Amino acid sequence: MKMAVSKASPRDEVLLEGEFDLFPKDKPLYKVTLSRGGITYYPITGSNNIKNSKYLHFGDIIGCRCKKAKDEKYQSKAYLTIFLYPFKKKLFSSKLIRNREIVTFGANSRNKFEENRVLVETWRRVIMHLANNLSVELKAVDRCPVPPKKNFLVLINPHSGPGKAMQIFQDDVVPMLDEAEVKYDLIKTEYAGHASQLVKERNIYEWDGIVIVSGDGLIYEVVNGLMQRDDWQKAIKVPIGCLPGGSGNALCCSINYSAGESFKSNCILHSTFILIKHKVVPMDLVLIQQPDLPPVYSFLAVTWGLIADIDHESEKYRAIGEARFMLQGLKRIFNLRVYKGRLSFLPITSYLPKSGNGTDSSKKVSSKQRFKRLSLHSVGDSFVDNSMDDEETNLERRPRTKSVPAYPYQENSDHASVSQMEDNDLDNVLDQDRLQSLSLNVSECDISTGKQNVDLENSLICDGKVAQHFSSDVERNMQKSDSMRGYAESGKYVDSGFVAAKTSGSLDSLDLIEKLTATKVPGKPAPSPLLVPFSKSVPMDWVTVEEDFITVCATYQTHLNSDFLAAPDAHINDGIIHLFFVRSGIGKSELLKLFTEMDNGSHVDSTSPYIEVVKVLAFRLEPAENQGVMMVDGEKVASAPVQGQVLPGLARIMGIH
Ligand SMILES: Nc1ncnc2c1ncn2[C@@H]1O[C@H](COP(=O)(O)OP(=O)(O)OP(=O)(O)O)[C@@H](O)[C@H]1O
Repeated sequence: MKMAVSKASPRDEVLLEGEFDLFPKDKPLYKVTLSRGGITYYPITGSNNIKNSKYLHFGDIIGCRCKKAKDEKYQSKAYLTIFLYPFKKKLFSSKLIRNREIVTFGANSRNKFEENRVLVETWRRVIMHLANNLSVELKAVDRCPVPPKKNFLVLINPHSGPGKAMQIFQDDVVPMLDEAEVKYDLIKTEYAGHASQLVKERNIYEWDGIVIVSGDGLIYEVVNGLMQRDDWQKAIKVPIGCLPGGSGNALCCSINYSAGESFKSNCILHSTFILIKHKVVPMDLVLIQQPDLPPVYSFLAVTWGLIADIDHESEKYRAIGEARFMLQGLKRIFNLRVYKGRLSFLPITSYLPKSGNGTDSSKKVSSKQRFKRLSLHSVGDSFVDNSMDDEETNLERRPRTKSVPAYPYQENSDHASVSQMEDNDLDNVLDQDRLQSLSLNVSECDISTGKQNVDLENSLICDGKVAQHFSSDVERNMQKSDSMRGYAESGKYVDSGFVAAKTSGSLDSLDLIEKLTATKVPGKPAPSPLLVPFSKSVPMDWVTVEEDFITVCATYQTHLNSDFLAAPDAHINDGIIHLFFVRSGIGKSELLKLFTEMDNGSHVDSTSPYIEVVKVLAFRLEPAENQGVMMVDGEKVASAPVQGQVLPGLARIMGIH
């Protein structure tokens, strides 16, 4: 072994060099170079062999071991076995999926096994450090310590999905965890609510994270169990990892999607890979309230109408896995129900309902009449031409780019890095200076309408064009949004976390963040400064839509299952609730088209006047006559009014950004 001194770019800096053979052959010898980015090797014989060099990327490596030869002939030889999962093109497809590879180098340059073992052990330690994103100093490369081993609490719901979670874990996950030397304590849940009780009562801090092998139901239990602890502010920062054992596995799909890992092909392998290589990523939660019920914390979605029905009614087909959604979806589309209700929301930018293109004018007007923007002021009214619709709609769409975390992550994702973030992280969610000017006095809103949704004075219809009262606040927001849009397009602003708050004109950011962090009273739930009691009308700068709906879906993750890319431009910690609703009147063929578009997320670009997509910070949904099933994260809740507000970046998940 020779220590290298040459320096190139930081990733190319060579830390170790050596000559090894490549198992199972003992010839030729290979020149092997370990740089910060990966390992390069090529056969030493002949000329121009450097052209035939191969490269093992540390981003693909999950573990490595030192081994001794079984064969007497090679008793002095020490082996270095590297486990890696590089992307390969899937057979008969252009898709890239990870495949297991093992590369074993043999070291026999020293006379004694112990000497060769010490040599490959140095390599192993450096490889494990770099594969785990830990830093290695060139000067101290020989003294590189063994990196700490991760230790997880694994919770398995043996009944989730087709009932194979335990088998999946043992057959597919355990071998990879062994390769990566990840330790775990396994608990099989025995009843619904068991996981919730466990995380509420146990000392969860003895583990580096909680890994859930199930569908979204067990994740919901864990999140809510953590939030019920007296020390919820600390507990909710314990990283949660998830492996797909259920039928929907929405969070797994969303995490894999944001990490650029496959979820349609071999989701288990890719999710396990993320678990092993994870960085701790903040995740938005949404505080959900229903009248006379304790609050719950949602990580996925609130659904009502068609989507909720499909989820709920397909439970009986759980054994067929994800196909249950397609089957029930088709059944329900051909037996369409309409749901009366009132949907209110606090949009992140000024909101205009879609124009009535494609519908007859009477429909267009009556539909628009149901939209009201309740303004704080009646002065400065501006008439808004329909031609603005496209522009406004564009404000709501972000080009998809790689997500930039809202938090200054530590490179290392271990527990220590999480606790270091605690003091500052919520401060970092918002650029407080930028938000100082934003204002909403919630108490001002309470004086609002007296009656909800009948204040037609605030909304004028003129020749089929909507004239809305834009308060000076709202106008300011539009200007802000305009400048933000330029910023977004430049790529600097997009995904920088809590986008919503940055563009919102209606959030008292300081209040929100202070209230979220300042609740130190044991057992007290997280505050909800954007919400008012159900007995009161929603604040005045909320938008209310009173309609016959086909479905309403408020989601904060990209996927609701692997075939349902509900919010393509959502990010795990964007601080946004992505609201999607379909009005009644939509034809069955258009609805079918919508469902096929949901596979790739193109439904959000729909020009149909029946389909609306809007980004919000908070919402209230009041079903009329108690109709329709209401689902929170795939769990049925009371068919009653529901309201929610985003709690930006409150939880932690194991992801890769
Ligand atoms: N041992 C158990 N016996 C019965 N129910 C359980 C048990 N463990 C957990 N549960 C409950 O089972 C419900 C469904 O679990 P889960 O979400 O994991 O599976 P799923 O519904 O098949 O998956 P998905 O949500 O992806 O469709 C959850 O509400 C959970 O509380």
